[in-house]
Amino acid sequence: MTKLSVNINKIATLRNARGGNVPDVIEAAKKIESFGAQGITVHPRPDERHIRYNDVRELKPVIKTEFNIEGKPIQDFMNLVLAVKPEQVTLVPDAENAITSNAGWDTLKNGLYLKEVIADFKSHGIRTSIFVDPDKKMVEGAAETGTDRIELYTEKFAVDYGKGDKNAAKTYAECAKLAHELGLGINAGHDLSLENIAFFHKEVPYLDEVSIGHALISEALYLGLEKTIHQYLKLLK
Ligand SMILES: CC(=O)[C@@H](O)[C@H](O)COP(=O)(O)O
Ligand SMILES: NCC(=O)COP(=O)(O)O
Repeated sequence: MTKLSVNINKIATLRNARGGNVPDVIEAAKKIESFGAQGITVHPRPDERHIRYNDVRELKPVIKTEFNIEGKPIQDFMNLVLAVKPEQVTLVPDAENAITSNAGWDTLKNGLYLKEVIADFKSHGIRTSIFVDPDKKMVEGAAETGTDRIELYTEKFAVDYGKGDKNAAKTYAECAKLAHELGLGINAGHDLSLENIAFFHKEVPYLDEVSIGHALISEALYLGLEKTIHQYLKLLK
């Protein structure tokens, strides 16, 4: 079974549009868990335009499943994660001024840096994951850092699948097999949706977890959160 971790950044983005506390991200996280999701993901960015650092602190005592914090390991982010101690931290090389995550790490160029950061998180008992493009060299570089897992960046898959490419998941499946051989756990995320998740799940082996936000919260506008989450859970069995 592949676990579903729901990224609640979009709920915070909606709240931030008005400056009050509607919708309430804490209540949303509780509901999402009660509907069966096996994890909550947040991605605090330095400008806090989506989820805020304080949301992350307030979510910790509320979350009963797995808490996954994603982000670029700048000092403020490191301090936050080490104070909150989630089950998992996912390192993402957020580019300046990008609307959302737009690339995985170059694990060869940044290998030594990632190794140090990962050792720090692991020494505090936090499972680590590194966001990577579906590139075998990047998977090999990730394994060298000592990380527990990788997260495969699935935007390219989503685009190719949307164009009808039957081989859209091929490189992802190859990278997952290699990662498994190298002893790494495998997560995946970005632009996964009710439309493409069944195909990805069928084609890519050893998938431990997917984190899904943008499409899932959008689909919930039509279907409701409970029904949307149940549909994902069915497709991830
Ligand atoms: C790491 C990743 O793939 C992102 O999808 C991200 O976590 C989404 O964050 P935003 O909702 O802030 O774009
Ligand atoms: N790690 C990916 C994630 O958390 C959600 O990405 P998206 O579904 O919002 O594109």
